[in-house]
Amino acid sequence: MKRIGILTSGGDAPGMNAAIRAVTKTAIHHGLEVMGIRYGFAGLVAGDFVPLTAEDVDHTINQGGTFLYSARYPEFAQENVQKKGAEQLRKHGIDAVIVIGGDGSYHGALALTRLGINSVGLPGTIDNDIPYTEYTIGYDSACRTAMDAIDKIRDTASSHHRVFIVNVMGRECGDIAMRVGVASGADAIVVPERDYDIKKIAKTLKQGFADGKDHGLVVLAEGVMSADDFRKELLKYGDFDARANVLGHMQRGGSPTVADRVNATKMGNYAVNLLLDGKGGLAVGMENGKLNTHDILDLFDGKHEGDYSLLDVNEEMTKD
Ligand SMILES: Nc1ncnc2c1ncn2[C@@H]1O[C@H](COP(=O)(O)OP(=O)(O)OP(=O)(O)O)[C@@H](O)[C@H]1O
Ligand SMILES: O=P(O)(O)OC[C@H]1O[C@](O)(CO)[C@@H](O)[C@@H]1O
Ligand SMILES: [Mg+2]
Repeated sequence: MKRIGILTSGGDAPGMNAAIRAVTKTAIHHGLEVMGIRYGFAGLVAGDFVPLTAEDVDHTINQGGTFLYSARYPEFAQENVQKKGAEQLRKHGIDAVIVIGGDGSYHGALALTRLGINSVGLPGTIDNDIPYTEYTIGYDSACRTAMDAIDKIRDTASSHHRVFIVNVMGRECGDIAMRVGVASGADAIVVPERDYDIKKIAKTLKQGFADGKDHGLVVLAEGVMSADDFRKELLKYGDFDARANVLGHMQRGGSPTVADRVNATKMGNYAVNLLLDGKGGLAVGMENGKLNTHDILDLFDGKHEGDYSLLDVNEEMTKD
């Protein structure tokens, strides 16, 4: 193996640059050349490649987004398009690829491995929705950003004695909502993986105001319903002055947290070592703080298990 490629794909996530940096520096340390592939699988097929030096990745560890850019390119699910991608890699003398992205991007990494280009996936998504890993690159920063935003929302909620329903990202996964909900002292956390009782939530909020609390806060995962629909439902069970707020893409931006920088660095370094060992078709994850690998194929049948104890903790702190 002489030259490896690296790409970022799907939604961007803070810490992706730290992972690219670690891959680049580790590979160069081992005498490999690194080719950055811009715009995910779209750039792969188009041959949008840029050589990366150690100097190119200086001053990137603290930057949000991905300097290799990202793309959603559904065409890469087609076998003939995947073959074009593999041909581009061969043409440029690239023997192996590291794909930083979410579950969708892993399909692309597996397809390349099957076409003879060993590929390793790094979990790069704010959603924390990947099976067999407790952590994905960007999740910690997104939680931090959402928590900071909610702290501000709480100020205005308190001034006006309002209830805010704050919708956070995560697709079908409630991990951002659970962690941010606990960190923000939410009265209720609503996620797609668990049933919820809106009457009970309304009762909790009413009780809060009756006890002298000056605001109410519901953290709602986007996979459940829109914040505005939730607000309308809630108003059926209480006469609240309620506002719906969608945090949206701000959760994907900003400088990565310490955890995201460090974990992305460890994962990038690990991925290069896997390729050096001749391995491919693997996804890097983390379990009890330790890095692990699983066959990408196994991930497709697997289910991400969030830390649902957070919901129980929050529930146990509300008055019945
Ligand atoms: N079945 C598939 N086969 C090959 N490539 C795929 C497949 N599914 C997705 N991809 C590639 O991966 C890209 C990213 O997938 P997707 O949009 O699902 O995001 P993701 O990687 O899951 O990240 P996130 O969910 O954080 O945005 C797609 O645009 C496509 O290029
Ligand atoms: O980038 P887009 O297409 O707006 O996608 C938004 C989605 O991507 C994510 O930010 C990351 O998967 C989700 O949380 C969100 O639902
Ligand atoms: Mg995904």
